[in-house]
Amino acid sequence: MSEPTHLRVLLRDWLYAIRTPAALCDEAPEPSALSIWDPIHLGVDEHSHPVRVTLAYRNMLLAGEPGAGKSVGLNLPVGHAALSTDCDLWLFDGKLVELGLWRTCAERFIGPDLDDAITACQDLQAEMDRRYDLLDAQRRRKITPGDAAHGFRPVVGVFDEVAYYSATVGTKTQRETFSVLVRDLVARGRAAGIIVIAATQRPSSDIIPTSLRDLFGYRWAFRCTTDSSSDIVLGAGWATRGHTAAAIAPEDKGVGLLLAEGGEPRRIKSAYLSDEQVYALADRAAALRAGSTP
Ligand SMILES: Nc1ncnc2c1ncn2[C@@H]1O[C@H](COP(=O)(O)OP(=O)(O)OP(=O)(O)O)[C@@H](O)[C@H]1O
Repeated sequence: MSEPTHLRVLLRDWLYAIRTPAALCDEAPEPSALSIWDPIHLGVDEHSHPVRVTLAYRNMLLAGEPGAGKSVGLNLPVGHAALSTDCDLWLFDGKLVELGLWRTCAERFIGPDLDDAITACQDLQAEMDRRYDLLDAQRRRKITPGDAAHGFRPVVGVFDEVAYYSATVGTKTQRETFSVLVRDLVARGRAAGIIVIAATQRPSSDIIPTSLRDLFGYRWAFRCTTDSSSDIVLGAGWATRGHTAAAIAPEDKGVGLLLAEGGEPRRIKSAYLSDEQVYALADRAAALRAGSTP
């Protein structure tokens, strides 16, 4: 899709959500889905420039102290994925209410049961291996947009809050099994079209070990309490170079540092969607996925 066309579609879809139903009836916008291969709007940088990232072949980590704005930030890639009828959405939410708003758009919705989460991760892992076998047989390295027609749809797996499954509930063995599965999905999933988005309010080394953190191409640190917890999200050494999420004021909700592969952390303010807007988007996405628009 060309840039102007893409922008028009993106704007129309997001604007659709923030208009009243009456205005929508008046304007009757042409319904259209997004694509997971298109850039995702996250917010604006310090110069008010839009910040967009492409999730295909990437994973995203969001972390920060409670109330810093992770859930609002998480709704942006989840919303884009939900509106993208060329991908599947697998949602893991121990609290049920964070990602629950998108439940009607999800192929799989996993609640607080750790065994369910493990089973879903195993299913995703099996799907990943199946895709690699097929890619190998076709002498190819990765799935591409054209593969959707052959059943290779990207799968976006979203975990909120990942520490709930990896460090809070269940037995030690179950938690370790879950952690190993998630690590494998993050490490090997990208070329097979498995995209992992994980959020946590516990930016500590036991929840985000360096070897796992380094597998996330996008790391989004919302306000953290210390330089070291900010470094756990972004990578060692960024705080001493002046990039620390501990410097974000507590009242700056939705402000975070975004590290995209190869760059420096950028201070950005996430776009904001109210619950009402999220529900409107989720309804629209569910209808698009069902083949009809509201
Ligand atoms: N981009 C934003 N613009 C304006 N307000 C925001 C923004 N992001 C977050 N907020 C405000 O901050 C509050 C907390 O945000 P959010 O629920 O996303 O935090 P959180 O980090 O997910 O918290 P928790 O870890 O406790 O779930 C929101 O209810 C909202 O009022």
